[in-house]
Parts: sequence; structure tokens; C-alpha cells
Amino acid sequence: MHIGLIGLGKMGFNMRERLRKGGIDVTGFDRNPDVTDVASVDELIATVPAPRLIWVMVPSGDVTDAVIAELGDKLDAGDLVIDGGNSRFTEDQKHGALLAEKGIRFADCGVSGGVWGLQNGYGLMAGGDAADIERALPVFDALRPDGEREDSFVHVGGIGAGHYAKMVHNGIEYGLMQAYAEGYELLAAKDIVTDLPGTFRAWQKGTVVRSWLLDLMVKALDEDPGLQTIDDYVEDSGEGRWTVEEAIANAVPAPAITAALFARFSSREDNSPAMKMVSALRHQFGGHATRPAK
Ligand SMILES: NC(=O)C1=CN([C@@H]2O[C@H](COP(=O)(O)OP(=O)(O)OC[C@H]3O[C@@H](n4cnc5c(N)ncnc54)[C@H](O)[C@@H]3O)[C@@H](O)[C@H]2O)C=CC1
Ligand SMILES: O=C(CO)[C@H](O)[C@H](O)COP(=O)(O)O
Repeated sequence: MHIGLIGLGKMGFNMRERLRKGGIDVTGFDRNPDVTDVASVDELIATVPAPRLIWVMVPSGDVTDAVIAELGDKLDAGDLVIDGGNSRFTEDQKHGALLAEKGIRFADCGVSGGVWGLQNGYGLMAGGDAADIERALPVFDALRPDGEREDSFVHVGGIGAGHYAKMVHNGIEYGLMQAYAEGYELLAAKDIVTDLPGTFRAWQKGTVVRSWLLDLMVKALDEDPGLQTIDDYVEDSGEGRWTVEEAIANAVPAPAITAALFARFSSREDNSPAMKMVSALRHQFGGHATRPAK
């Protein structure tokens, strides 16, 4: 099988390598000339045999929109486009409908595993028609970890379902990371546990809270004890917000994920206007002392 892959960044670059190791021929295109196999989307399309399978792995939003629109202009009926980036699930119907105008097939796939996917394999959740998912199975099989397919791959539903599942996965990721991080701060806040990194290390096997994120926390502390080199500003790239928006839309209580998202917003404030106001109001009603501005 020979496929096209657009986007060879932190994810796509490693995915190309894993696919090739798994016996899939890959022609990759990226705007970055240092990593691309071909110079243009046209050359990619000319190189990949029809009916083509093109995997898109670029930033969600405008970039994905533009790449899919270009593919819609240039591909042929019967070709299949799979969006493996973190697109919002609501975008998938739009992309599928655009491509369907020319008889081009579309599927979406949530991909989990980050930069470790090359060595560990990727967890995959695909949305689309059964025949399209079936057609792409050799690709999914090369990307996922060894072992039973059901343990790392799922066809979750129609178009958009893959990205919906990935959105919820990432919402869970937010909540888990926040809980571990708060535990880290609590252990560090008091001189009672004398070996903080050793505590996390000893939690890695056997405990109820053992997990890959915990392993990565141990690794981060090995590399930078005290996290001295890292600022406390935490970015987000959309999935957490969309999860909270879906929780509201469906009246699903999601306090842990929501708090984790808001903690990231708090991380970006040096001098919170809201907390200044809380301090001012305590002073107004109770005469409680405020601290002078920094
Ligand atoms: N980094 C991660 O842990 C994960 C990322 N994702 C998603 O996968 C997608 C890619 O993520 P990363 O590789 O981390 O991002 P990245 O920013 O490292 O790579 C994006 C690549 O797309 C290329 N690109 C941008 N516009 C292009 C265009 N018009 N044509 C061709 N190439 C273009 C860039 O040059 C870059 O190499 C995103 O949607 C991201 O949300 C999904 C799972 C995990
Ligand atoms: O999908 C991922 C991991 O599963 C990506 O790393 C994603 O960027 C994480 O979300 P955020 O950037 O909002 O922390």
C-alpha cells in the first residue's frame, strides 16, 4: 500500500517512519523543505497511486481547512482523505461534505500517543463509513501498537465520531494531569515526605494511581528536579475548551475537566484582576487587610 501524508511535524514525521517500518509506502509533503519528500501537493498526488489515501496531520482550524480544500480541488472521485489532526468534531461534517461534492471519501481519526508514538505505537479512534475504515485498516494496523487491534484501535462511529472521542480523551487528559500536578504541589508544600521524586517513582508499579502520565512525571522530575527551568504558563490548543462546551451543551457535569482548563487560564495571570477584586471586597465589607500591589 502506498499513501500520501501531509504534515510532517512532531506527529507526522514520526508517523511516516512508523508507517514505513510497518510496510506502508509513504510519500510525505510538508511546507518545511527539510522534511518533505515532494515539493507540492500536486507532486504528492501524482506520486500516490489511485485510488489514493491521503492522511492529513496539520494544525487544526484554518490550516486543516486550507489543506482539505486544496485536496478537494485536486483529488479524484474514489480517493480517501483521513484527517488525523486534532480537528474539532464539528469541522468533520463540513470537510466530508466538501469532499463528497466530488465523490472524494472522508474519514476522521483521533490519534493519541504524542511524540512517543514512533516507538510505542498510536492509540486510534476512527470515524467514517465502514467501507472507508476497512480500506484504511493496513494504515491503522501499522500505526497502532502490536497486539490485539481492539486494544488500541476503534471504529467509533460515523464522520466526526473519531474526533469527538479524541476530544473527550483530551478532556480526561486535562483532568488527570491536573490531579497529578496538585498532588505534586501538596507533597512539596510540607516537610513531612522527605523524598518527593522517590514517592512518585514508588507509585509506578502496583498502586491505584500508576499510569503513563505518572511515569512521565517521574521522567520530568529526573530531568529537572524541582522543575527549575520551566515557567508555570500552560498553553491549551482547543480540545479542553471544546470538551467543556460539549459538557454544557449536553448538561453533563464535568467539574474536574472544567477546573483543569480554568487552572491553565489562571497559570497565565501574573496579577489577577479577579483576585485583586476579591481582596478589595473583603477589605470593603470586613476591613480585612489587603497587600500592596507588587
Ligand atoms: N503533538 C501531539 O502530541 C499531538 C498532536 N496532534 C495533532 O496533530 C496535528 C499535528 O500536530 P503536530 O505534529 O504536533 O504539529 P506541528 O506544529 O509539530 O506540525 C505541523 C506540521 O504541519 C506543517 N504544515 C503546516 N501547514 C501546512 C500546509 N499547508 N501544508 C503542508 N504542511 C503544513 C508544518 O510545517 C509542520 O511541520 C495537529 O492537529 C495536532 O493537534 C494529535 C495528537 C497528538
Ligand atoms: O492531543 C494531544 C495529546 O493527546 C496533544 O498533545 C494536544 O496538543 C494536547 O492538548 P493541549 O495542547 O490542549 O494540552
